[in-house]
Amino acid sequence: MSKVGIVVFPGTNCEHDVARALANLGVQSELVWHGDSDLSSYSGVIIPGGFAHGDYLRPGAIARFSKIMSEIISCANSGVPVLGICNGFQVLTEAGLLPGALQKNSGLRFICQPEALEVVTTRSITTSQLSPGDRITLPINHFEGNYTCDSQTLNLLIDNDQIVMRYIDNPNGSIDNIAAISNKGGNVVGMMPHPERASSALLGNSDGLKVLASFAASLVVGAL
Ligand SMILES: NC(=O)CC[C@H](N)C(=O)O
Repeated sequence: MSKVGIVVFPGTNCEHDVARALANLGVQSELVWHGDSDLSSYSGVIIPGGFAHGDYLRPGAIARFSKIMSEIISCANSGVPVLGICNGFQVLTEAGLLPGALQKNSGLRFICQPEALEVVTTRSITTSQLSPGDRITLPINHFEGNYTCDSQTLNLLIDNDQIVMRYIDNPNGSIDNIAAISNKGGNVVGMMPHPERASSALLGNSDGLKVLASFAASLVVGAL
């Protein structure tokens, strides 16, 4: 049975929420400490949200030097599904697995609120169970969620169908309303919104289940 490795840094705080949401979908997971160096028993990897190393220097800037990162990079390069949620997205850009960077929100305020999103492509590990143009609402919770990149990179993201989700009402100043992107292969995704925080009726919103169910479906080898 496929199992997901959930990577934990000092300061990560969404690992149990992600594990619970996956368990509700029947997906097994285990927490993996950032000092570990073996992800061979997992068919997918999630870097959850939080404040790895207290967001010192820049979010993700220290985490990307962790021992586990070289293993995450080889997973990503061999097609294993790798999902970075919020702080996880920041780690993935710092590690160079996704282009661009997350800078401070344009309003210089921490934002914690539900946000309406539009699904742009289904060619990613987080949207295969949705349709282009679908609208979902997921919570955001960040100070540095303002996605930026140069115009050449933006054109490549558009041309290669790497923009996964856009905000309907851009809350943080992200270029081209970008809320989530993938690598060229679609097996590495970074998203600022938190699907695990919208994964049951008890939480008031289960739109995130479609995102996590897509991720679960991608664990089957060759699904993408
Ligand atoms: N929820 C989170 O993952 C927090 C994200 C991040 N460290 C920020 O505030 O920008």
